[in-house]
Amino acid sequence: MLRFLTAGESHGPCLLAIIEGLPAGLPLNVEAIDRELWRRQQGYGRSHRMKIEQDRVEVLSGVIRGVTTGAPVALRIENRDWANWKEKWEQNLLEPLTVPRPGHADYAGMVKYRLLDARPILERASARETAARVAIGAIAKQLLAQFGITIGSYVCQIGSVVANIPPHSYPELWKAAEASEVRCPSPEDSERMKNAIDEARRARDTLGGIFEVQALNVPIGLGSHVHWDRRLDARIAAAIMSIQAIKGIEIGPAFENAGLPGTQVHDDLYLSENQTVIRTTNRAGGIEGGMSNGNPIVVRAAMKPIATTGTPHQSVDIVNLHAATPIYQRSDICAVPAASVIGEAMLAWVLAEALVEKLGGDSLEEMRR
Ligand SMILES: Cc1cc2nc3c(=O)[nH]c(=O)nc-3n(C[C@H](O)[C@H](O)[C@H](O)COP(=O)(O)O)c2cc1C
Ligand SMILES: C=C(O[C@@H]1CC(C(=O)O)=C[C@@H](OP(=O)(O)O)[C@H]1O)C(=O)O
Repeated sequence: MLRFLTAGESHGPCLLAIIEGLPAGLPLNVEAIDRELWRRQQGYGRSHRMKIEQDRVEVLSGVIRGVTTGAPVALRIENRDWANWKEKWEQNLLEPLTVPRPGHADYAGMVKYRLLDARPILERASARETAARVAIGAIAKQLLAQFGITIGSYVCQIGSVVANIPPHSYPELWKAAEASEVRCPSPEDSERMKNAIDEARRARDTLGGIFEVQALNVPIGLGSHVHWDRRLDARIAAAIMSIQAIKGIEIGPAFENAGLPGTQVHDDLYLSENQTVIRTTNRAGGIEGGMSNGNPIVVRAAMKPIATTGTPHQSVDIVNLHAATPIYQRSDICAVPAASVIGEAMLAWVLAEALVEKLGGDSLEEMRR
């Protein structure tokens, strides 16, 4: 069984992760983990914080001479911003945040944990934590790659700008997305998206959007139809929805399918010349009956606009009980491109978990067998 835990505050010293259940004998490429961390930090519309951080992973255990041993793998990522907060934290110089930001975790967290300061809540609710998840996902990707499974993503929509995705193969679309500052494979739409982000910045507002993640070469039969919590689509949905600000998910074009008759939706099966079963469409998004069906797994996710807006929302001072507006320090305008990289990490994790379950074994060699 594969599992992980993360720890760490957004403005504390570091993020930590422990992965348990990785097979022994997996060669780990640390530079490739750092490359994924770098990808998560890109994207037009992020705040000054991304200029402060330069995420790098330290692998602290479970790997000897570059190869996993089967022991827990511990990871650490430094928060460079800690240097700017250390003294304020240690000498108790931070004013309490008593006015919760609508859309963030502040209000529900303050009430739940009986706090008169939102800081302890925002420190852990923050998507800074996803740096740890992307490092974990990078390791899951390396395990999947041993079995030929690859994962990529791109952004389909930012604010009201909907991209016209060119009819190319996924690897080509992924390559085009890497070259775009908003991770959109259409260069014209990338410019429109950047303009929309600039406009939101000028209006002291924020934007959300939609991204799509795909997994290729997934064998038939990951997940299972037999019980609710073994269904692959359910597990992917939970993992993607666990990303901060993700509020909707579909497998394939599910919401479009809902409005069409069945004859136009379900992917017909054909016998190829060499007697294998093939399909020419993938409207199911690669999953039927809670199991991978051999087609690319296609996951689409909706991200709400960033909660911290330069134009203040109406709120309440929880301590002094009067109408008030939250303090604005800094914030991302749009983080959909980063979220699409985090989506890749979470999809990689769920597929790695399901692959380890299906193949069993304590080492890569046994998994291969
Ligand atoms: C990559 C990324 C960056 C984010 N940056 C910000 C930000 O700068 N300001 C903000 O208010 N919310 C930001 N968010 C969203 C909040 O973390 C999120 O809305 C909050 O934790 C509440 O959780 P919920 O939206 O899932 O309910 C970001 C989310 C992601 C995935
Ligand atoms: C630090 C990251 O994202 C942060 C996520 C975040 C939030 O509220 O979720 C708020 C911002 O942090 P700060 O308040 O320090 O500017 C983002 O920069 C990161 O992605 O590494």
